[in-house]
Formats: sequence, C-alpha cells, structure tokens
Amino acid sequence: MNWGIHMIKIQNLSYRHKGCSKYHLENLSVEFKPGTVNVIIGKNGSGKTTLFDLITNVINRPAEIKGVPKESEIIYQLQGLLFPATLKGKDLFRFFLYTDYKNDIRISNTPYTDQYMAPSEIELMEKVWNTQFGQLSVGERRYLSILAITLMQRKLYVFDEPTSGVDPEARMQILQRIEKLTRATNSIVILSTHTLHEFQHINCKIHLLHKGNIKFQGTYTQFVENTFNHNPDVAFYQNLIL
Ligand SMILES: Nc1ncnc2c1ncn2[C@@H]1O[C@H](COP(=O)(O)OP(=O)(O)OP(=O)(O)O)[C@@H](O)[C@H]1O
Repeated sequence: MNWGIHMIKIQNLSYRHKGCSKYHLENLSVEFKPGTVNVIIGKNGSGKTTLFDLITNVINRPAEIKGVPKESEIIYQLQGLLFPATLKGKDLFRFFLYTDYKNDIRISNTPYTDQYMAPSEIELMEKVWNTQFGQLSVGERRYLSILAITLMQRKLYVFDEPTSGVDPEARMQILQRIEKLTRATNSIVILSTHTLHEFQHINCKIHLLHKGNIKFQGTYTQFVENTFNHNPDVAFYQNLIL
C-alpha cells in the first residue's frame, strides 16, 4: 500500500511536437506536490502549455508522467476563453458547476457571492451575472471563469495564465482564490504566468522551464534573493543566462 504523499512525478520526459526535429521538452524531471501553488514560468514558446497538455492528456500522456488523477478529477483552464457570446455570466457558472458532480452550489437569478469576496468582487458579480459574455471585458470574463473553476472540487487544477489581461486588484483576488485551493484540500495546483511579482505573497513553488528543462526550482524568496531590489523580472533573466 502507498502511504506516501500524492504527487505528480515526471521523470526524464522528452517530447517534440509532430513534424518537429527539435525537442520541446528534453529529459525533463519535475515533481508537483499539493499544499503549494506550483508556478511554471518560462519564455514564450518554452513549452509550458505543451507540458500542461501532456499532463492533462490533451496530448496522449506518456508513461514518464506519473500520479495524475483520473480525468473526472482534473480541471484544465485553457489560455483562450471559449464561451458563446450570447450566454450570460450566470450561464457560465451553470455550465461549470453543473458539470461538477460533487458540487451543491445552485445557480439562480441572484448573483453568486460568498464570504471570501471583497466588496469590489461582489459589485463585479452583480454586474456580470446577467450580462452576456460577449459584452464583458477580457478581464471580467477571466475573473468569472476562474472563480467558477475554483468553486469546483478537483484533485488537479491546471491554469494556463489565469491572470493575463486582469487588473492588479482582480489579479490578487484570483490568485488568493487559487491559493485557497491548496489549503482547503489535498489537491495539486499548477499554473503558468508571465507576471511574477504578484506571487510575492502567495504560498508557491516556482519552476522555471528553459530549453526543455527546469532551470530553477524554489520559493519566491529564493528566486529573487540574489537580485537588486529583489526584482523577479531581473531574476528571470539572470536564471536564463546562468
Ligand atoms: N501543435 C504544435 N505543432 C508543432 N509545434 C508546436 C505545436 N504546439 C506548440 N508548438 C511549439 O512548441 C513550443 C512550445 O509551445 P508552448 O505553447 O508549449 O509554449 P508556452 O511556453 O506555453 O508559450 P507562451 O508563454 O507563449 O504561452 C513552441 O516552439 C511552439 O511553436
């Protein structure tokens, strides 16, 4: 019997997309554990989405990736937000939450709110609930989608750039929701981002993906500790040239 901590373990994974001569992931070894937000960073085209697609079986999952829960226990937020423009905010919530067999949140004409929301979030929910998706801004769409996803109960959450296009206040609110997932359950949370400084106050482990492999792994504090002004963008650059 396995009493060990549940985690996703990748060992010596090499992968290239069909028709490509160059490997996008090369002898990649990494572990994703519960209890922290696993933040994947890396340059454009470094393979973050490819890695997510492999973990979630969007691309056939290779044997080198172990410990992934079964499909019904996974939720994968894609970079693009594909949802019919005429459906309303509440319909999006219904779409996500009614597909979640574990959920008992009921959707009505009254906007969803809970005790974790700041007044600005409640105000936003009141606005978006009965507004068509197509009439919402990109950031409003993303906030609404991520909020719905964080209300689902899963063993693995994968978010591809969940804060892209979102204003600084809503970004922190989204990240705090995501961080809460790691506290309340034993779930594994993995996300990718290009905006690093917002993780300063989030319980996270950073994994820097570069040239097919992990170049840096550690806490936010470890990531910035050797840089002037503790600037994470400088740390990013320095790690690439090391
Ligand atoms: N279906 C595909 N066929 C061939 N090459 C692909 C395919 N999908 C992605 N690639 C290539 O794989 C590499 C990694 O792409 P990927 O989308 O995983 O990067 P990323 O780190 O998520 O980038 P970004 O930060 O820009 O979102 C890129 O060079 C890309 O051109």
